[in-house]
Amino acid sequence: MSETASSAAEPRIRFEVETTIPTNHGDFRFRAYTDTVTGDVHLAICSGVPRDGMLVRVHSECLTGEAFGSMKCECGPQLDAALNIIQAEGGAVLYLRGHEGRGIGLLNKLRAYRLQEDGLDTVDANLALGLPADARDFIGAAKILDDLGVAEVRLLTNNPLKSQSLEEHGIRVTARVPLEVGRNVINDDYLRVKAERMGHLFGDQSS
Ligand SMILES: Nc1nc2c(ncn2[C@@H]2O[C@H](COP(=O)(O)OP(=O)(O)OP(=O)(O)O)[C@@H](O)[C@H]2O)c(=O)[nH]1
Ligand SMILES: [Zn+2]
Repeated sequence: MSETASSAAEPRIRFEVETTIPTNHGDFRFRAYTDTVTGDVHLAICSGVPRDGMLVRVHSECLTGEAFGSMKCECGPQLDAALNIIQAEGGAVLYLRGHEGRGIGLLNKLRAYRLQEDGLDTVDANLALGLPADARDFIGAAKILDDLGVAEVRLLTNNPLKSQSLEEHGIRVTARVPLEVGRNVINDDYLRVKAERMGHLFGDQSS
């Protein structure tokens, strides 16, 4: 695990600083990394000593869901639940900036929300903007795990493609642990579309 900021031949992520932050979910070590390609600052929010087999949540930034309690998605409740579980069990939340709106950014996500007001679903709204339904990559997350000395994880997600993407970048995902929280009357349809069009697994499909 890097212990000092380094400027050696630039790898994809650069460790910057580590500090403890007490939160409503308990104390965590926050480790900050700069993505040297995008400039985004990602966080590894760690409880306990990182180790192979630990529980990991790879979480995409969602300002509307996490800071403002938007009911259009379930990101806020998922982040809260992940922090609680990882505080209890040990592990890490990798909080990926630059993943806002599945990688299209805040402004385009709000444009997509505007189109959703006219009846487009979460996939078609992105496509109507000329953008991919999902523009994220998970190489930064894999490189942060490398830095933590972790090659094998149990992943908290409902999205099997996230496990697949980590595996493609050299991280072994030994189990997918469902994270089904935050369903409400407003996002029920949105979650159905994620299951039908984006491969997310909920409820009975989950096992
Ligand atoms: N473009 C777009 N992005 C959205 C929308 N709703 C949520 N998001 C973004 O989606 C990202 C989270 O992705 P999700 O598809 O909800 O879930 P996931 O990360 O693939 O899978 P889980 O690990 O199960 O949470 C966050 O960055 C949100 O800002 C939407 O309607 N349109
Ligand atoms: Zn969200």
